[in-house]
Amino acid sequence: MTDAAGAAPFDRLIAACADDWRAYVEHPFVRAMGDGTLPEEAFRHYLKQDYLFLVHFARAWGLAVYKSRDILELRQGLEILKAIVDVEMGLHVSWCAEWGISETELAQLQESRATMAYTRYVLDAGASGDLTDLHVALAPCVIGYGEIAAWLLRQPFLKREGNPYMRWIGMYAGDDFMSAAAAEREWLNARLAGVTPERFAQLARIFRDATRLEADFWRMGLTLAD
Ligand SMILES: Cc1ncc(C[n+]2csc(CCO)c2C)c(N)n1
Repeated sequence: MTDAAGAAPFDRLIAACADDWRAYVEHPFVRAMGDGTLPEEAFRHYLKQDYLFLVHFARAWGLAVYKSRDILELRQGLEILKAIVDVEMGLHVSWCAEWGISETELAQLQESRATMAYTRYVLDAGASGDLTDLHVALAPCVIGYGEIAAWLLRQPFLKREGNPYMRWIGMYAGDDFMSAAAAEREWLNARLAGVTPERFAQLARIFRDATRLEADFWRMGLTLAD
């Protein structure tokens, strides 16, 4: 789906904050996973905070259920919420275990300020807006990670052999995440088609804010910030 200018509405959201989007997708944390130089301590810090992120991310899909206006929206939100709670959280816990992080440790984590800022921003965008505001706030997460994995796979500096982060990259480049990202893109393109310039500007602000907060999340991992 394209607009008069020939670009799909979601691509216009990215174009409206191209520098911030690039800073997120091509972040030094991402590059260091790609060439295998990311310190394991940084990745562990990221994994721990990402567990807390996922808890709030699940709440955001619960909010999407609440904000639904018809049974289709309700079902969409519920399915994603169930997938996160029943599948992804479990995967994340076993991923953490492989990196030496126990469930007890996860249960006692202190939330970093970057995690708090990002997750509460998304929840507030959804609480004070409608379902479209919420989806736009979630888009850098849902769509961004697939873009990041795909970008890494194209880079000449990517270290494929003996890179401890290769599985992480492969997971997000895999069919499950890629098709979830594609479905989200489609949903957003349909929702954004034909919105007024004022409404588009509002949504572009939310998208930019969330993108910047994703980049801060990477930085938090790199600097071990609490
Ligand atoms: C900070 C942070 N941002 C994005 C993701 C990626 N992510 C989390 S859940 C999900 C799928 C949604 O259905 C995706 C792509 C992450 N793990 N951590």
